[in-house]
Amino acid sequence: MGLSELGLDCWFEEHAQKLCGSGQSIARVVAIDRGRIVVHDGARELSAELLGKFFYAAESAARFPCVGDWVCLDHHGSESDDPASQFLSIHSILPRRTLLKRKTVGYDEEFQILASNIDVAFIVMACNYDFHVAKLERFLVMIHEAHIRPVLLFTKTDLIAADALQQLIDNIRAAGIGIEILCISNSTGEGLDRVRRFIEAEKTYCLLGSSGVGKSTLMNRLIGEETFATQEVSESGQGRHTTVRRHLILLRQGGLVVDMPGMRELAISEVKEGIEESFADIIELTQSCRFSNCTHHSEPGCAILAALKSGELRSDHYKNYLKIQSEARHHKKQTGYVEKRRKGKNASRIAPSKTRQRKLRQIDPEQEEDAD
Ligand SMILES: Nc1nc2c(ncn2[C@@H]2O[C@H](COP(=O)(O)OP(=O)(O)OP(=O)(O)O)[C@@H](O)[C@H]2O)c(=O)[nH]1
Ligand SMILES: [Zn+2]
Repeated sequence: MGLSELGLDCWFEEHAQKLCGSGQSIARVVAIDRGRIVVHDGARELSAELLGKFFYAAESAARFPCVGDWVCLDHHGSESDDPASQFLSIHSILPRRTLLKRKTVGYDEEFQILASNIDVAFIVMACNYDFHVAKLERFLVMIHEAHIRPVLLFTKTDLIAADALQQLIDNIRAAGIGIEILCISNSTGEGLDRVRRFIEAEKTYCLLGSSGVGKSTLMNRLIGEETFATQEVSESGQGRHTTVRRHLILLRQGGLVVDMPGMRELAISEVKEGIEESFADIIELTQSCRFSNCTHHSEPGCAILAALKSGELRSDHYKNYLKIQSEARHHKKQTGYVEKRRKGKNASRIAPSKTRQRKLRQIDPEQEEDAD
């Protein structure tokens, strides 16, 4: 196996040539486990340390390595040593092509970095209970914002009738969402072949979705062995949070997949671009309003009001747009506040061990925060 199977392409290679010095090597971060960074060098998994400079310099979680990152490694120890017995430290992180993040709950850090350099995000939803157009739109905003290609993956098709499933798909299309949709049952295996064919070698995928929708079961199916713990759920098919993981797995068929723990809530952060892409139909309509500063409440010649009246624009789609927009505005205000506080606080550059502990939690939030 080589680095290209892990997803290394010319783009990363060019950056690596600029960033990595002699004696350094490149590897991909495949997991973060209690502050220990697990990297893959194309031959095997190794453990690498984060040295002090990251803790002194890093003001934002985005400056720490995350799963999916390409990094330059320093090797400490004699050159003849086997890399497995050398001490490895992370020298630098290569620029990220994509970065998936969400707002954190609790800490004053604004973002939790989920993963980087993802090509395709599977939004995993159980079709028998988990699906709402509004929820799908939230995922779409977050994924578009990260410049990642979204694909909807309906699981548990064995638990609903075919026409009910078709109705869900019709609702998605009626809401103007053209996303690619794959339907599977982890129980009967139906549709899994299509997912396997969809996954290309050297590309990186992630599984996003609420707890219990079948992400780890799907992962097991793809890997072909029972690596992740899955848990029996209630008869309604609704799951509970079960697993803690976030490990980038190289499939035997080629392609890399990272499974995210369930996410109960999706906070909307800086999502301007994502909103524009997910609600392109609404943005386009607003451009036809007679007044450029139209508030779409009562103005004459308002294209939004007209489209709502004629049914061309669905009111739940529009309401969801307004809700996400107001959350984004609210978050922007909060971010400004956190920034100001941080600037005041950072007068001291000494990172005592407690701060270091807290920063470690930020790069490995599963230690403390139930990611769901
Ligand atoms: N009937 C049916 N059950 C499924 C399907 N996929 C998963 N399940 C069951 O749903 C439960 C939850 O599945 P998991 O794979 O653990 O769910 P998850 O999305 O990984 O959940 P978290 O680990 O909490 O993020 C398990 O009991 C699975 O056996 C499916 O396609 N059909
Ligand atoms: Zn208007």
